[in-house]
Amino acid sequence: MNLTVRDLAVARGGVPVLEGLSFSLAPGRALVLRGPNGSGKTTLLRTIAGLQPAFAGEIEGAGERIAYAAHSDGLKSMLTVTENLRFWAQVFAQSDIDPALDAFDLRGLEDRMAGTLSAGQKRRLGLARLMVTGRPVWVLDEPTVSLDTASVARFAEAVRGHLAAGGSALLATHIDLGLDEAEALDVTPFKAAPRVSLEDEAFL
Ligand SMILES: Nc1ncnc2c1ncn2[C@@H]1O[C@H](COP(=O)(O)OP(=O)(O)OP(=O)(O)O)[C@@H](O)[C@H]1O
Repeated sequence: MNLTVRDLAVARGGVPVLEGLSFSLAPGRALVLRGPNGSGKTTLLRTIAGLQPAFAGEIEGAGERIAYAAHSDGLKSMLTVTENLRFWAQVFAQSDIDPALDAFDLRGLEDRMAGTLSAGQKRRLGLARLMVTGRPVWVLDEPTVSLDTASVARFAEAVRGHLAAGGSALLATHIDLGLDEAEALDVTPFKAAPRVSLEDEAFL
């Protein structure tokens, strides 16, 4: 099933930041949102993840099919790495956390409290959570922030594995992950043509 967006408008503080968006994301594919700071990528991803209502338009194939990751949300700082992953696996009725530990190089950190991890390690744990959700559509907001080069490569590999298994991914990132299966969507908001005053025209 595709994730399909039709004529979608998303808003922050009641003001639309992006309008007229339409796309369809098929299993096995990734879509990378490109746009400058403040263009509305986070707002779009939050809307598709169901964290805020759409301002207008339709979203199909989302809801329970989405696993959303942004920053270190959902980390339980007083639980260990293993306990965090087991907790989420239980929430999503999954059991095997080993592939997630391996994919995000969390071996050796299993018994550390999540709250004591470094920024990049926390990010790896947050991303590892995706793998224990069993959900087909990964929605990722700047997933590589705080990650070193090796971790970015591991993350790209995890996304590739997810796509190869029939999953899909929608992500906002400024980094080229080298995903052959990825397409890009430019979400630069429509900018009105600059207004030229009569005084300005005298200088044209
Ligand atoms: N709580 C808020 N109330 C009003 N406007 C907001 C609020 N939060 C964000 N905005 C504005 O909404 C617009 C879209 O923000 P958003 O975070 O979606 O952009 P982004 O493309 O993800 O940016 P970045 O690349 O910097 O992360 C920005 O102009 C931002 O300043």
